[in-house]
Amino acid sequence: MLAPIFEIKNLFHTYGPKPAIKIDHLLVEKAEIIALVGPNGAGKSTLLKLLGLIERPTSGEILFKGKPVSPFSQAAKNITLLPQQPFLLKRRVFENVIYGLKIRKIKNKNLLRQKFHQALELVGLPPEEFAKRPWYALSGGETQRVALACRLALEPEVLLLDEPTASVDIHSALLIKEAILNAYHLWNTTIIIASHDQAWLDEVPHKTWHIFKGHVFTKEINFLWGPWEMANGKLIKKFKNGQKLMFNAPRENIDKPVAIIESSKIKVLPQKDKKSLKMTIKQINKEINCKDLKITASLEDISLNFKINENLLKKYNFWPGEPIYVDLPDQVTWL
Ligand SMILES: Nc1ncnc2c1ncn2[C@@H]1O[C@H](COP(=O)(O)OP(=O)(O)OP(=O)(O)O)[C@@H](O)[C@H]1O
Repeated sequence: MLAPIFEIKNLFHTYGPKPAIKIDHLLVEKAEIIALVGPNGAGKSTLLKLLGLIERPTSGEILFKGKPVSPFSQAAKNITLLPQQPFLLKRRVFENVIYGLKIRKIKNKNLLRQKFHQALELVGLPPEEFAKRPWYALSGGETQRVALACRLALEPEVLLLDEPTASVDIHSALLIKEAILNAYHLWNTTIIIASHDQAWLDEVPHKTWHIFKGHVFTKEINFLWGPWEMANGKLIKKFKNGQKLMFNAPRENIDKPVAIIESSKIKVLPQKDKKSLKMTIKQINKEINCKDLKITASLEDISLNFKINENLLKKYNFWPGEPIYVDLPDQVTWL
C-alpha cells in the first residue's frame, strides 16, 4: 500500500505563549484536494509553512511518503507553497517562472521554454506577451497568476496555496481555480488550499478540514462562540429570545472558550422538546454525489450546519425561513 503523502505526528509549533499548531495525528493521502478553513489566526499559514518545509516545528514530526523530513531537505523539491503575499524576483516573467527549474538543475533551453509556455498557459496568460514583461509591469491579479505559474512549472507533487484569491478579481480567481484543477488532473498533485473564499472553493476540494487555535478537525464541525456564563460547573449561553445552551465546562481554564460540535452529532427533532433548540432554516443545499441535504440553521449569532436525509426533509416539509428543532450533544470540545 502507498504511504500517505504526509503523516503528521505530535506536531507542535509556537511563536510565543500560545500554540499556533497542535496536531496529534493527521494523514494527507496522495492526490487529494483539501480545503483548510478557519478564522483569522487559526494556524492555516503556519500549517502550510510547516508542510511546505520552510519552517521548523517546535516539536513533532512530519513524514513525507513515509520518511521523516525537515526544512530544506531533498523532499522540499517536490513540495511548493504559494504564500499569501507572493513576491516575484526583480526580473522578467520568463526568468521568474524558470527560476525554480534552474535551481533544480534543468539547463536545457528548449525544455525551459516548453515548461514556461505550459505554466503560463495553465494560468491563462499568453506566454509570448508576458515572457519579457518585467515584474513591475503586472497587475495584482497577473502577479498572483505568474507566482502560481512559477510553482506549476515545477510540476509539483504537493501544491500548498495560502489564500490564492485574496487580492484578485473574479476573472483571475476563476483562472486560478482552473489552473489548480488542471495541475491536479495532469500530475495527480496533492493540493491543500487555505481559503476564506467559500464560494470560490465550491466543488474544488475532496475534503474540507477546519482549523481553530492550531487544532485540525477532519470532520464537519460548528463553532459556538460565546459569551458563555459559568454556573455550577456549566457554561451557559443565553439568547435574547429566552432560549439557552448549557454544556459541562472544560476542566482547564480557557480564555474566551468556544464550543466545537461535530455536525454528525446534531439531531433534527420533529417537534419541540425539553432540550431542543428552536432555530430558523437559512439554507438547504444539495451536495454532489450525496443523498443527504445540508441544512444551515441560525439562531441570533450562532449558525449550525448539519445533514439530513432527503426523506426527512420531505416528511417535515422543511423550507428556508421555517423553524427547525435541533438536539445538540451533551459533550462538546472546548477550545
Ligand atoms: N512570525 C510570527 N510571530 C509571532 N506570531 C505569529 C507569527 N506567525 C503567526 N503567528 C501567530 O500564530 C497564530 C497563527 O497564525 P497564522 O498566520 O498561521 O494564522 P492564519 O489562520 O493563517 O490566519 P489568517 O487567516 O489571518 O491569515 C496567530 O496567533 C498569529 O498571531
